Amino acid sequence: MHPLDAADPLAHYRDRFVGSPGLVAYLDGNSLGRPLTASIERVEAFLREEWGGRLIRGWDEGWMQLPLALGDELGRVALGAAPGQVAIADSTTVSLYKLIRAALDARPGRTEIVIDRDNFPTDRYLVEGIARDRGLTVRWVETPHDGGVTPELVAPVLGEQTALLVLSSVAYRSAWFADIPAITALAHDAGALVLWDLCHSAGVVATPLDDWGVDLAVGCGYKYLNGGPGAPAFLYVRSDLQAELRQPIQGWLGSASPFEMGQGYEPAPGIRGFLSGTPPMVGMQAMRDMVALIDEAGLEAVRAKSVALTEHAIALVDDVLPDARLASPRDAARRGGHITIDHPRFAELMPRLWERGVVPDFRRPDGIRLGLSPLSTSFAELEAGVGMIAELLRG
Ligand SMILES: Cc1ncc(COP(=O)(O)O)c(C=O)c1O
Ligand SMILES: Nc1c(O)cccc1C(=O)C[C@H](N)C(=O)O
Repeated sequence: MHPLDAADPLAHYRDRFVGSPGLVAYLDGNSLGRPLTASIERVEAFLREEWGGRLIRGWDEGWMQLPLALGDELGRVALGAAPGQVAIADSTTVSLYKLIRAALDARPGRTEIVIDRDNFPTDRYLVEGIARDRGLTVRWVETPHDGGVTPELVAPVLGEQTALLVLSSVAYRSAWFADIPAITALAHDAGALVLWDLCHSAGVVATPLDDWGVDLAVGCGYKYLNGGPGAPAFLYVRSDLQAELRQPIQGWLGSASPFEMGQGYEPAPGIRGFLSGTPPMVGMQAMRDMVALIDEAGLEAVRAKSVALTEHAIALVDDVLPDARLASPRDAARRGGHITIDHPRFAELMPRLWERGVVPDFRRPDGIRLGLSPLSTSFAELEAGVGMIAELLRG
């Protein structure tokens, strides 16, 4: 056993994940987390006993509560959110759309939305589309290739016209971990709201949302929360904003009394008013197991291992890939759970890495992204993966 794995108090959790035949190194847990074996059993039991056994009665027997119950659990375990502020329902994209629109309506008369140039495409495209529809201006924060949003970069683009900032906690490419409390405070000083995209931090980096005064947040369910491909996302709306904000997809399941089937939409009070249509029950099952596993291991321990993994990854790159350029922060405090390294030959390497069972991600123009999900990734696996990249580059 690799000495770092032998010394790792979380190493044994790796056995709880489903094995993949022929896999040498899975280095993409921040794009799609691996399934837990417990989830196979849970999904099967759900199909047999709850769906098959209870049929439509299931909605009255707990399903209707699951988006908020699991949201509360996720909030407690990973987001520092008190109950009643997190719901699990739509995709990240749809959740972002709902909260961007709701936030803009809460700042009438203001004409600008702020977003950074390297934010994930869905965030940028949504902001551009909504700005176009409403005649608003997009103000861009220009971020460095190996960094991300800082208070210094954000401050000059804020002003009395700023309605909303849409930013990522951890940048999907560089892994830059933003100073969320400082940037949120800056936005509030300008009278604006902030929406944080937590896709690349949820389940791996603590973001105590209540303590940091965050207004709004969304995040993926299928990355470090291991909900499976297409699992629903979560959204967070701070409790004191819930009555003021109106989300635009006025579906019946976000209404105050769906089964009255009445005329006219009246939102349900609280976070339930941010739901729209029927919540995806099967899609939420696997995430329940991962939230429970993070709770068991403790988010602090998960983050400690994540830092150890990314530190080791950087040391390995420095050692065996001297021609590659690190496009992520060297300061662990400003880094999320992955690193990106750039090299002009990385694009051509990708198919050969996959053939050999080494599965990182490729991010344009020439970056290999190593996503290191702490409970399912070993140090030995990381070394094997980086070693294979070095070997193929030499060949
Ligand atoms: C930062 C970030 N935001 C949003 C998304 C998009 O989410 P979805 O495709 O689930 O709507 C992703 C990944 O796909 C992401 O990495
Ligand atoms: N959601 C994805 C998909 O449907 C296919 C392939 C990749 C993804 C991803 O999640 C990409 C990921 N958000 C990223 O940061 O690159």
